[in-house]
Amino acid sequence: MIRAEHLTLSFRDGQRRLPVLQGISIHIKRGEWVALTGANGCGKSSLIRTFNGLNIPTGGSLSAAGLDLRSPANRAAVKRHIQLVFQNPEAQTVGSTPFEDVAFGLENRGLSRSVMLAKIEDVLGQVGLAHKARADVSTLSGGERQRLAVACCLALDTEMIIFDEVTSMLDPAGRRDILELARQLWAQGTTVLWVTQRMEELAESPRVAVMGQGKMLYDGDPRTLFYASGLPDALNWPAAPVIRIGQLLQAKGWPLDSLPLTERALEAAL
Ligand SMILES: Nc1ncnc2c1ncn2[C@@H]1O[C@H](COP(=O)(O)OP(=O)(O)OP(=O)(O)O)[C@@H](O)[C@H]1O
Repeated sequence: MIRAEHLTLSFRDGQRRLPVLQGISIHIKRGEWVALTGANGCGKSSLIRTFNGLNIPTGGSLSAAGLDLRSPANRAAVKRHIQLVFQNPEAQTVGSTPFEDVAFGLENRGLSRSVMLAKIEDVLGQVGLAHKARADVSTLSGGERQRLAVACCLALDTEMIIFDEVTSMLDPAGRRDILELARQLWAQGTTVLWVTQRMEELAESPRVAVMGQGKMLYDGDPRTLFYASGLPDALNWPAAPVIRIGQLLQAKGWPLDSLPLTERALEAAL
């Protein structure tokens, strides 16, 4: 779905060029769930915007959804296949109601009115917003707006959704809702890139990519990352409670492959 090789990106900063991505290589297969993390300003947003055709790479190669993104036409075309959902999706909302918002994306598809109505009803139902189809979008909560953004992706049959720190401003129930929705879509075949700073979300992801200062520092499974790589300490990450307990078990000699990453795994282990 994504194949980046030695990808570089720089922005103009007065007379100088600011290097933001410095030789990123990553392959994401169709149907994968990958979590992406890294300190503020390390280049995560720049990378995902490049995947979505919004930034023009300055070097290396990048193909997304089978399209070579060095071509301007492909950078426009890729948005149909890969969509972003933001922390604050206000900027993404164009309609005054959820119904209108989803309809807007479908307008140029040449669908008959009845097919379009059925599609809108279906995708709003999938994200739990059927009852708010005609509500004023300004009355939706942050979590509901994110789910509306996901409904718009579903209406367009998006193959990959990149969630950009969507849980960072939500309460625990809202976090659980959007995470569950993303997991459901993943189970149905959508490729997911989940950008987050939350340790528990990294620990529960099958694959974790860690960026630092425009480079990829780690790309692999979370158990090795948290218990064997030494990177979390080097980056001064606060350990999630489950990982802290796992580290105590590790010190007592528990083998790496039995150390817990989730609360459920910890309960089972104890
Ligand atoms: N359009 C732009 N023009 C100039 N500099 C930019 C632009 N976009 C990003 N930058 C710079 O690129 C660097 C990486 O920013 P980016 O937003 O990609 O990081 P990030 O890891 O997503 O950060 P955060 O977690 O705070 O969102 C920063 O120094 C930022 O100021």
